[in-house]
Amino acid sequence: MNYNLNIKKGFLPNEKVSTATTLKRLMSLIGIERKNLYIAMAFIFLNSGLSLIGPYLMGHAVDSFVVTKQYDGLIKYSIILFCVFCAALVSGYTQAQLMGRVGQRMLYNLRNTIFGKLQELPIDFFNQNKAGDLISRVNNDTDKINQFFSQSLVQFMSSIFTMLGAGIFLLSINVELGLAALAPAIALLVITRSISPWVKNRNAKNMKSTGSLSSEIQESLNNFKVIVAFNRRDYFRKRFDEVNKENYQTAVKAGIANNIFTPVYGFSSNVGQMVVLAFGIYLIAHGQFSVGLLISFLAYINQFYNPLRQIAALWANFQVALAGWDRISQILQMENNLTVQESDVKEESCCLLSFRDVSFSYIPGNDILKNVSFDLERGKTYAFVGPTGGGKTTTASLMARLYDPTAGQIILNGADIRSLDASTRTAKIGFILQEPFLFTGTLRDNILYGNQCFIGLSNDELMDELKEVGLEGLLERFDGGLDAEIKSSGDGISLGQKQLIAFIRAVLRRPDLLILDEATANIDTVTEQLLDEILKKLPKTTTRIIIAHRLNTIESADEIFFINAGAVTKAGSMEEAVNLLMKDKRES
Ligand SMILES: Nc1ncnc2c1ncn2[C@@H]1O[C@H](COP(=O)(O)OP(=O)(O)OP(=O)(O)O)[C@@H](O)[C@H]1O
Repeated sequence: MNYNLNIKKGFLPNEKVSTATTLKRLMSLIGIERKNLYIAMAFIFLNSGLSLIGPYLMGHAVDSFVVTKQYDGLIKYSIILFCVFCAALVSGYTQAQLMGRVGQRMLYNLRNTIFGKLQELPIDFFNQNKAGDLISRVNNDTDKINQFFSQSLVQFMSSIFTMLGAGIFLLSINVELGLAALAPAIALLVITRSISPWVKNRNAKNMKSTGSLSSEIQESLNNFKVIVAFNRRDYFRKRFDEVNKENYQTAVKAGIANNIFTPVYGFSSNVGQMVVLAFGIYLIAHGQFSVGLLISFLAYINQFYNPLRQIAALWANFQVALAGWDRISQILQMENNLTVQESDVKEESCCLLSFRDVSFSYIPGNDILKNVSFDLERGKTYAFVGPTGGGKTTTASLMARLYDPTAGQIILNGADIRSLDASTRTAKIGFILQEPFLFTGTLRDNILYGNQCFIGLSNDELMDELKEVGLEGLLERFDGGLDAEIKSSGDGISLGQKQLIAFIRAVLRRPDLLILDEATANIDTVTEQLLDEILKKLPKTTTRIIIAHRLNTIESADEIFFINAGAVTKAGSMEEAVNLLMKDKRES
């Protein structure tokens, strides 16, 4: 399945999705903060209304009291105006507080949702997308949306309300003058509509290159030891410089696009004001307009065009947020294709696991396994051997349903593996990967990872459990025993020790099927014998699969399978397996 975010059809960065659709999707994430958003909107509305009353009152005061020299009403109007300003202050503060909270809550929800989605997606998704780019989407792109919601949206909404209100006042004072004042704004609307997709696209390109930059940093930091060992610092510096340069260039282009609104809006505001002033003076000269009304009118023109200038800057922020949201919704719309499916297979069998005509390919048309069939009985030990890249890990991954076969069926415990839910399936399988996964914490934390049923045990009780499966001897390889500190990167402990932790973790759960993929490649022979003893102590029904290149590791196997060129064949004895390997080497 195609999970590549950068080439997935229907999710291209420059794909046209209407602003209304994008906003609708975005609003669905506000969740419980929706109520606060509406309250904040009401305050924004109130605040804009209050700031609109001011000029009207002032114009009225000039015409009623100043022009007619009746100053007694002025004090009353001043008090009313002061109260209006105080109410505007309170509503302004409340709206900012509420919107700040909505923005933060939205960021929190958005990051949780996107991280939750990442947890749901299959391994194929992570094979096809770079971790650095995903991190950038979770961190950087969500923050762009938050910035818009918590900082810009308040100004955006209040600017729109103020503008609309001022527009209504302008038209109601004098229709002709009002229309003349609003004409440049209509031209602006058309311009904005036509250049917005271009602005959004430039921002999307910039975010994509920020993702590439993040991937580059992640890759070089992960491989720093190799970079130093091979003295390839210059090579990585050059690679970084290239991606950094691309990021710089896309940022400059996005900046140019974002800044285009401000001067254009400024220009049309000035034209609007000029038109009103000229036309207004003309009307006064012909006795069709009063000075007080012109003062109110000019104030409303300001109230109309100042927010419009602000919207110019905010509109750019809005396009950045929309571009970020597009990149995030690409992930949110991904579906895990490894769903639990109905199955009519229900059989009693001595086999724990069977492959029936299984084919598999990572890339369509390039089969790694072709029509493979074999059975694994309960309680037996199997060895998978074969040349590098022959398909051993792939076969084991299919057993743990890390991928689904492209054709055929895998039967686990008499049921199609696709019909088992994740917890039932994983409880039956212990998988030790070639590269063990560790996280920051103690040895105990790392052992209990995936063994939830032991979490409530004290260290002594856990030791008893470990003794029961013969694992306690392995703890001696760690200073501090169960409390030994482990770092996520595994720095500070050897590769062999990492493999021991993975071994303890997988064996402690006493799985029905234990898969060891090169799990002892870095372990000394004495410890390896100890591991052999532990494996023998596992319940009689546990089936073991050992994938190994070292032939001594597979000596104890009941049966050996040779995996290469899409086929899985029974090798019978160890001698036969060695012959097959030698033959394969000669042929290649
Ligand atoms: N994620 C992937 N995407 C595309 N091809 C892959 C992927 N993982 C493995 N392959 C390819 O599938 C083939 C089988 O790989 P696999 O890891 O199963 O071999 P293996 O026998 O376990 O090798 P080794 O002994 O080196 O561990 C190889 O040609 C490999 O390049």
